[in-house]
Amino acid sequence: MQYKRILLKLSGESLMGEQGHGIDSARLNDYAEQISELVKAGVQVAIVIGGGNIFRGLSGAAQGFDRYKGDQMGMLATVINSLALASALDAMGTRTRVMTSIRMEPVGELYAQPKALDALNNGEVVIISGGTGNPYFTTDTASALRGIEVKADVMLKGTRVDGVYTADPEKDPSATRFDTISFDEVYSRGLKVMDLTATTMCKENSLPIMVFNMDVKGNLMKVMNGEKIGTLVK
Ligand SMILES: Nc1ncnc2c1ncn2[C@@H]1O[C@H](COP(=O)(O)OP(=O)(O)OP(=O)(O)O)[C@@H](O)[C@H]1O
Ligand SMILES: O=c1ccn([C@@H]2O[C@H](COP(=O)(O)O)[C@@H](O)[C@H]2O)c(=O)[nH]1
Repeated sequence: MQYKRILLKLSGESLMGEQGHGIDSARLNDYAEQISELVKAGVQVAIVIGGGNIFRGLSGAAQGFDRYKGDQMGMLATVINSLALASALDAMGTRTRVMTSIRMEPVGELYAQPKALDALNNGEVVIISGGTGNPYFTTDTASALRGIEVKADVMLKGTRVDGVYTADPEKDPSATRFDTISFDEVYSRGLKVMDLTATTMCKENSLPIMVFNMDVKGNLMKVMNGEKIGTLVK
């Protein structure tokens, strides 16, 4: 395994699978199986999940919602996804701890870095929900922040495309994929790997990002084994 401790960012949108909304149990179980495999191999896993399958503040604002409240709704959506993932992992016998960036015991315990580190060292999967706890951010930024705080070796962005391309591959079929790319080139080419706040936090704190397709079974283990899938940003 090329990394001992990882921050895994999972896409909320991917959790809807083929359904078009909500949580697809087949996709959820597939993610839980891939994560459990890593835990069995001794990898320490912290996770941040998006909420795009349920609600995004920006889309809400476009429909007339107040942005602040809409963002809070989005953060709550990530808590729902986190509980679903914890439930799937628990059912497989993989121990989890759900932490929340906004106080809401008994749904989860309030996130604090020392508690997360203890749990990781005890072999528990730490799912950090509720984004950063602040509106006007995204779960990519929450992942960067928590990845830095828990001293992860890498941030693995598991998404629905298989890496960083010269242009959005969902819009431009002629786009080509990078195996590796520097943070500076991401900026100079204006690539939308993650939002700029998240990218800048990773650059300034030397946290490399691996972007890969999490929706293909077995890919998480392949990334950990150093197989050449995805794009490493460093
Ligand atoms: N240069 C690029 N290379 C790769 N993907 C790109 C690029 N530009 C835009 N994208 C888009 O970025 C998307 C993935 O990132 P994004 O953070 O938006 O979604 P996500 O991973 O599904 O997260 P969430 O649902 O949690 O917000 C891809 O689906 C892809 O269409
Ligand atoms: O720190 C944060 C993280 C997220 N939000 C809100 O939640 C939704 C869902 O997160 P995604 O990253 O888009 O999956 C996001 O659109 C924001 O509305 C937040 O406010 N603060």
